[in-house]
Amino acid sequence: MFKVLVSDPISDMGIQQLMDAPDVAVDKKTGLSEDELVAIIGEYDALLVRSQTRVTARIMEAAKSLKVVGRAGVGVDNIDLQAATQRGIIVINAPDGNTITTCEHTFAMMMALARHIPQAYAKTVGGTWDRKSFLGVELRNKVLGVLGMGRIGSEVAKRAKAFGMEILGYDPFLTEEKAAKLGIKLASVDEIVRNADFMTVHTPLTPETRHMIGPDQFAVMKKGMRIVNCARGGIIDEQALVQAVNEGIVAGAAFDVFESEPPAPDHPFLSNPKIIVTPHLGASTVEAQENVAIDVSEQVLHILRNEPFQNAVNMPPIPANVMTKLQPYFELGEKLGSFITQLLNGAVEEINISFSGELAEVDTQPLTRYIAKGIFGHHLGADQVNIINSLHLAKERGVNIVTSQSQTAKDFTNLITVSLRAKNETRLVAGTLLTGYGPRIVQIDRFTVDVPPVGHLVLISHNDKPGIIGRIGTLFGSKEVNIATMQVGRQIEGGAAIMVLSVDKGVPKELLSEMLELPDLNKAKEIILS
Ligand SMILES: NC(=O)C1=CN([C@@H]2O[C@H](COP(=O)(O)OP(=O)(O)OC[C@H]3O[C@@H](n4cnc5c(N)ncnc54)[C@H](O)[C@@H]3O)[C@@H](O)[C@H]2O)C=CC1
Ligand SMILES: O=C(O)CCC(=O)C(=O)O
Repeated sequence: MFKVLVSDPISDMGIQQLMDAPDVAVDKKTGLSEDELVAIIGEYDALLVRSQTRVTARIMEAAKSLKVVGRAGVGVDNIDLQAATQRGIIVINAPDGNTITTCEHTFAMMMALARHIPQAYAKTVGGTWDRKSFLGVELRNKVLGVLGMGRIGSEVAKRAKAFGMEILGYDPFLTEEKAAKLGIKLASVDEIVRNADFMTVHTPLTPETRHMIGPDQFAVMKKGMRIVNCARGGIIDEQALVQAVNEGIVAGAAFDVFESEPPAPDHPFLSNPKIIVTPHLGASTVEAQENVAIDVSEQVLHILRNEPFQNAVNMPPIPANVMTKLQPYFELGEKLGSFITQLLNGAVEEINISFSGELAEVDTQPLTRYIAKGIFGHHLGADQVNIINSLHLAKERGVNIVTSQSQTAKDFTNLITVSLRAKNETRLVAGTLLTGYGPRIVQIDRFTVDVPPVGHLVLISHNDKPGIIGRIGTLFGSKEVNIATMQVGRQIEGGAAIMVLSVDKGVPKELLSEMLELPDLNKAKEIILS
């Protein structure tokens, strides 16, 4: 008999199939502390949670029989995925079941903002008949900026069209063709910030999306914008938003999610009359809660019964024979994917991967999954992409992956070459595993280099002229950014060249902009590899 613990309020209808299963016993115990969970988790084979239970490494450690953690929803930020993977515990989510509900909540928030509904309600029930203070605006003919055109963002865009809005969308995987199909306009974050009347964010919270709307964006924002966040707290810088509201740049904001939940009683959103809030209710409808509970229960049953399953968000075990041959290349593959996706300008349309030398002798499919994980994980969030779902995510986004194998690997015993094609450019990176030295990037576009793929790198395109290295060194020194290593690659003397610096910490934005003012320096880009 499998034992399943449900530790958050999850729809009874949704988990009915688990309760009816003859080989499963379900216990519902909500509101447990970490200590209480640690004390009992050892007897369970599966744990079902929503977003309240924090499934920590300590809980996983005590979970000697646990095979699966099921998240009835999308975000798995309350689950320590690394600890789960280390212990071979599969984590699954239910990514589709609450899409429409969250999209509808976004609309409810947008309309409540446009017509001051919460404020007007509070005054009316307080006994004041005030019709003057609440002059609203129509949605019709307004520009809506959507940051993150995944499941929820796309549904919001569809509905906004029905309201007669013009939609500007941005997503690293949105091409002009896909945008045209959706009847929206592809735009940059900057264009959205400068032109939208309403803006809504639907991205995961990743190092790249954290504070993607912050002081720099508020400084150039169209005056009177209204902003909605029903995705994750922290995508919009909360302090900067409050300032922008107080300065009249932002006419109103509606937040369902917060950097820390629940927000502290003195959180500035809670006392600002132009900011309306809900307590993370995006997914809270009868239908969505049933959908996600049904989806997650179904997959949990499959896993317990050793049947094929879907929606795993962490790493599955890999057969031992495949592991032995390919495992040393996994890190290199993922890093190459992350590196090249950060280099590419525009939405990726095709991925070409070639495995050469001794890699031509094995089935490299698992390695392809790691490369795709690096490519998609950078934008979709490392916690959302794994080697089970990385190829599926590529397919879902219409990105073709072409792989090839070749016995010869130039001067190396093994070589992985990854190139990404976007509308206006194709970028390439190649890497090898050097015995005794570890992974190395050995080619970037047409230049030969020798760079360990780790930490903070700065890639600079410049003209091969005397003095440039000194000028860059001086500039980094003046900003107290230490250059650990420097690699220069060129094809001919005096021609185009690249420089790859590895630095000890993140590069301030102003340093990148100042660098671009140096003579003979054409482009500079920071690339972060964990
Ligand atoms: N408030 C709530 O109760 C709920 C919140 N959510 C949250 O909503 C968010 C979106 O969920 P889904 O649409 O289901 O996810 P999704 O994975 O389908 O879409 C997210 C999109 O964000 C894009 N993205 C990543 N980095 C970006 C960047 N820098 N700029 C622009 N776009 C970027 C990705 O390419 C992807 O297409 C997630 O954070 C999820 O956790 C989801 C359900 C309920
Ligand atoms: O379970 C909930 O209500 C939270 C939903 C959510 O934020 C998600 O699915 O990402």
